[in-house]
Amino acid sequence: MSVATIKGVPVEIRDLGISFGAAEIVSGIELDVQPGEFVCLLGPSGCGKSTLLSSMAGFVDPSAGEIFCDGEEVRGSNAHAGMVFQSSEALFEWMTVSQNVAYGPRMHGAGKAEQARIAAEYLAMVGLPHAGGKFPSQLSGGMRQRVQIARVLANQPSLVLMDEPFGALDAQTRQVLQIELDKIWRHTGCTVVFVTHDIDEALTLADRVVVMSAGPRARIKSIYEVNAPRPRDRAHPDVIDLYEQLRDDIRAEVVASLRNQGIEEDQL
Ligand SMILES: Nc1ncnc2c1ncn2[C@@H]1O[C@H](COP(=O)(O)OP(=O)(O)OP(=O)(O)O)[C@@H](O)[C@H]1O
Repeated sequence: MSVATIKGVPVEIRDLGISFGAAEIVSGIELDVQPGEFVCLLGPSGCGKSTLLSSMAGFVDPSAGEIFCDGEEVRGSNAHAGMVFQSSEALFEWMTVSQNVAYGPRMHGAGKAEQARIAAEYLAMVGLPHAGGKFPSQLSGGMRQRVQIARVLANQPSLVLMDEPFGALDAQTRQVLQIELDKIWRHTGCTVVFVTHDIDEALTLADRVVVMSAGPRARIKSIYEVNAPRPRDRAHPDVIDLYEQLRDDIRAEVVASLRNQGIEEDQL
């Protein structure tokens, strides 16, 4: 892999609250993400994981508290951040794969030769060295997600925000992409915050797993350090132990979330 390394930035979240109208989605969020760290966010559906991630990108304004990225308060779009979404609909269907990947550098003034070099470099990094001339519609779901990741990384973000990027993929493709993402992250050095519903995925990727409580007014409930060596072996005793703790922790929040919606546990 001949990709340039990126210096990951720290993120500090202080007493963050986010409301949409009268609905208080998250409240009192305190989180420090270290430079180059890989943090996974887990929690019941609808608790506000995507909202919290979007606030780090500057797409959603806090109603209380602050977010600092590399020491600067995030106000409006966060120039350090790149965002990868679950759906690869974000790709430009009318552009080739290479043009998609080189889009950011082109917008920043890269010439044709530089665009071609960048596209080739990042497509090789995500395992698609021969797909540059194709259009997104000619690719499988897994390949489209690889292109989305390459397009974001081609901008050399020092903070990569990933919102269930593998959530729509089949189990095998998902596992392959997790292993590749782990390698890419270790190689580039960027800070990653990754939203997922999948405990196995979090334990494959994260340095720390952050569990959010049920909403409304969701908070950070618990934080787990994953110290097992990389690449992670799911049969490692620490991973098995953490899996069980996380499963019980999240289950309690899912039940609380359903109760908050008027559904009792014996109805589940
Ligand atoms: N732009 C918006 N305007 C109003 N409400 C919103 C907006 N975005 C999100 N919400 C609400 O905020 C709450 C949290 O949504 P969010 O998507 O952040 O949760 P999540 O934990 O990521 O959910 P999931 O795990 O199901 O993807 C939900 O009740 C959602 O309806």
